[in-house]
Amino acid sequence: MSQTVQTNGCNGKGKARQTTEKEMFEEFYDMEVFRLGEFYLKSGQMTPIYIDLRRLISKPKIMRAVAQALCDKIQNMQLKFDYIVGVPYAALPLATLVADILDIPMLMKRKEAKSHGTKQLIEGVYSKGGTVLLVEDVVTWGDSIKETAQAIREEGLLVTDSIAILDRQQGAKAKLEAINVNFHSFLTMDGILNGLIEKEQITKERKSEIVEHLAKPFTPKAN
Ligand SMILES: O=P(O)(O)OC[C@H]1O[C@H](OP(=O)(O)OP(=O)(O)O)[C@H](O)[C@@H]1O
Repeated sequence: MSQTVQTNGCNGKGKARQTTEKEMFEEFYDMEVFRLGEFYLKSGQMTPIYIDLRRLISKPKIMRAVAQALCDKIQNMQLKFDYIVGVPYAALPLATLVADILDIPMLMKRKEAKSHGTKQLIEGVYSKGGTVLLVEDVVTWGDSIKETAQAIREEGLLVTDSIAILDRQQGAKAKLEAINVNFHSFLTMDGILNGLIEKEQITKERKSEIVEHLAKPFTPKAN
């Protein structure tokens, strides 16, 4: 049932030049997406760098270019899937654009089922046995993707791949592979920190300190 996405440049309008990691970094840098300081993640972990990708919703053209870049990567990897699901909630606008560009149906997974209406946790029209591609904005521990994949699998759907704009490189890839979900990302924390060195926002020594901090053992708080 699953189809390989086969479009010409993903947008059906001819093969356009694909956005590079450096170009995306530059756009995000100009948008002040990279915040240095003391921030706390969903897990409760303190981080000296916060990647504020929520700012993308204020820049529709850039959001669209980011979605296109993910589509190009999806096409280059020849991923096979029947539905797209954004990991709630921040990734929903991005997933919607990806679904639109690829012309693939979208499903929506709620964080909590409603007690009224259809009471469904997964919204949209689907056939059991179909394959879902998960779309995420930023991934830290991978718990949000894992939770979403599990809920989708409980509905009789399959999840083989997930894709995010950014991997904070804190162990999500291995964690997701352990539950048979391949994980792909466009940007990595390493690439961002190198970009911030080039911009003279941090030194090489500060990069090492940040990497060391993020690699420290940490037990995420229970959801
Ligand atoms: O890999 P993880 O450790 O799970 O962390 C990443 C998740 O954290 C953020 O969402 P958040 O939980 O803040 O919720 P929101 O999307 O509803 O804002 C982000 O948008 C990811 O979904």
